[in-house]
Amino acid sequence: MTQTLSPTGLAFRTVPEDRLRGAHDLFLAALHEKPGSDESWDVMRQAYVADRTFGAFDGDRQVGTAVSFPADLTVPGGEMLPMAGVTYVGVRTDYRRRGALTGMMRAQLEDAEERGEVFAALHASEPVIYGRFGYGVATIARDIKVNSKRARLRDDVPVAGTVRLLDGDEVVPACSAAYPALQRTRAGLMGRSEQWWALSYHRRIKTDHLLVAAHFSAAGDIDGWVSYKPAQATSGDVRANATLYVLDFQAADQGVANDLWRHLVGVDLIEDVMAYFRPLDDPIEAMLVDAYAVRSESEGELWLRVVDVPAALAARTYGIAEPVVVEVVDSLLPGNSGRYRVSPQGMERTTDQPALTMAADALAMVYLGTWRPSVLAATGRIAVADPAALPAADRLFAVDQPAWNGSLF
Ligand SMILES: CC(=O)SCCNC(=O)CCNC(=O)[C@H](O)C(C)(C)COP(=O)(O)OP(=O)(O)OC[C@H]1O[C@@H](n2cnc3c(N)ncnc32)[C@H](O)[C@@H]1OP(=O)(O)O
Repeated sequence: MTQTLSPTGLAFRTVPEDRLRGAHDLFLAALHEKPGSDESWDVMRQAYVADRTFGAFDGDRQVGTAVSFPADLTVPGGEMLPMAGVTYVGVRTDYRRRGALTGMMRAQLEDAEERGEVFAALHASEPVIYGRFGYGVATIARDIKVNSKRARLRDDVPVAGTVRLLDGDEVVPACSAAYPALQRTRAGLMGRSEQWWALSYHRRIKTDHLLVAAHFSAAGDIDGWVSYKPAQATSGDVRANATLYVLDFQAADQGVANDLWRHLVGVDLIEDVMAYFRPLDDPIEAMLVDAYAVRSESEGELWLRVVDVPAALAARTYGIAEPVVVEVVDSLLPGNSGRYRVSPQGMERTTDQPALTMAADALAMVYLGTWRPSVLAATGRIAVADPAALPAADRLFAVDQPAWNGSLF
């Protein structure tokens, strides 16, 4: 248990096992939800890994909570590095804007550093919260709405395999066994623990009528799936306006994705298919006879915090370009501050003058290739001592496919 005190007298320490349910209810209250039932806590407690929940305390009263769990993140080039998945963050309404979150974030990041985790990552409820702690938007996703009545796949979209609905008790064993091979396919994807599957699938299959359609290759292996939930229009009339909400869409390659989209837009008595958080390069418009059946908007998906800058920069691959010296300034985790020469051969620390200087949040934005350094420089997030280095930095950090996280947590 670590304990630090804030100027406002709040203390920050890990929450003991017997107070985790209270911590979870505090989080629910922060989202304006009522306390969980005994039954829901039996499921939710699996999200709480021992010694990974930090609380803000006023004396003995817990007033804030922040959870993390161990996972790993695929970086450009395919290596997977340890990551703290941050979730269930909330502060009591009567204790807000007194540094409760700030203290918990500091304690949590120091904890991740001590555990040897290279990243922390989260999905943010509001974009204004986490930048100050060195998190940056590291993947951008598209929310795609397809009008099923207008949508028909072009005849020349190839067929790669077959799609079959899985029985409820087949889903977790089959999909969790198939997922690790998929995680290698794109930067930004993360490992899914047993707890992740329990919370995201077991619970929803039982209580939410979640359906899972799996894709089988010619060899009979599962190489992708979609999970979805039909929601009837409020009238209850099956002919009116039902929407298919797609909660998870994984595919080993575009051939598999073609078949899964064909399945989704082919479900009858559906007005719209609403697929949240698809990769930016999902080519659905190119697959349809009527591309205007699609409406989409993009939004920030994964917020990344580089906890161990040398390890992160050393692990990813880089494009072909002249070396660039980058200075990172990290006031929260000062061990990261320093100068790094980045080249196609990798990264080395240096004392040379930097061409570019960036804070931790800007590094997170360029690290997975989502934002070009020249764009962040032009918009004031990166300081430039040598403008000639910008095209080289763009090529070094570029990736072939847009990074994508694809897992809700
Ligand atoms: C990963 C996830 O779980 S996402 C879910 C996050 N949780 C929620 O959205 C639940 C509802 N909100 C909350 O519980 C709280 O408002 C929190 C957790 C977002 C913020 O907690 P607080 O203890 O109030 O934050 P804290 O006092 O440490 O604020 C630090 C700074 O961030 C700013 N800040 C914090 N939250 C917000 C916000 N929602 N909007 C604008 N500014 C904010 C504060 O003004 C403060 O700025 P300053 O340093 O310039 O004074």
